[in-house]
Amino acid sequence: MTQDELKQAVAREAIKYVVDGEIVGVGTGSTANFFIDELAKIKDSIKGAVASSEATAERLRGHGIDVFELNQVARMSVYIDGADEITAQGAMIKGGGGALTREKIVASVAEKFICIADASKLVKTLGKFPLPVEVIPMAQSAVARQLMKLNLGPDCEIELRFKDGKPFITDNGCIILDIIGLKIADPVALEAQINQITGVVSVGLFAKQGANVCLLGAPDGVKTMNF
Ligand SMILES: O=C(CO)[C@H](O)[C@H](O)COP(=O)(O)O
Repeated sequence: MTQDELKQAVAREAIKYVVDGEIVGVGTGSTANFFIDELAKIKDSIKGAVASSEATAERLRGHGIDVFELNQVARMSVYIDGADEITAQGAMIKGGGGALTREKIVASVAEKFICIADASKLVKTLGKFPLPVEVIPMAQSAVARQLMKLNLGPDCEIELRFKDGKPFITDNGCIILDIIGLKIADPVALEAQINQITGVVSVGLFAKQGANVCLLGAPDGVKTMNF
């Protein structure tokens, strides 16, 4: 099976978690896109969706699914999204697509975070994938200096994210600093430390509030991990 077929398999499985008549929170990325395509098949049984990025909102609307502003929504049963890395305890690195802040906000309103991922995303220790930090542009250097002071390890480097030769700008008008070369021993503690730096909007560590369920796609089938 290809990686895309594994992503499609978990996306199909995730439909079981969607509650009839409700609004579903939808993540960002290639796995989330497969989920949106599956959601389109049952669009008449849901009220609509809240999107975690402009790209997701556009794909949902393209399928004729109603997109609600989060401010219009008081509760959501589920938020369904991919991850860049996930541990056997449900802690994740997210934000490879740069949507970490909106993902965290929408996930915080949902009762359950259902992570959908192919088996390559399951890791013992988070940090091989660069950890994204969304930052207010004027604070780029100040935040980078504060991150370096955290002594994150001898191999740690901080890089401004670029796209098409220009600094990547998020849907919130901010920049991303990627922390490379981490081995994250205590994800909850690191998430709290980075959140406290002035100028940081959010960090792509989802540890204090990690996944509740992970649907992990492997060639021998989809495994369900409950946390
Ligand atoms: O956090 C994300 C986007 O900001 C994605 O969920 C994460 O990057 C995984 O993406 P993909 O499903 O394409 O592997």
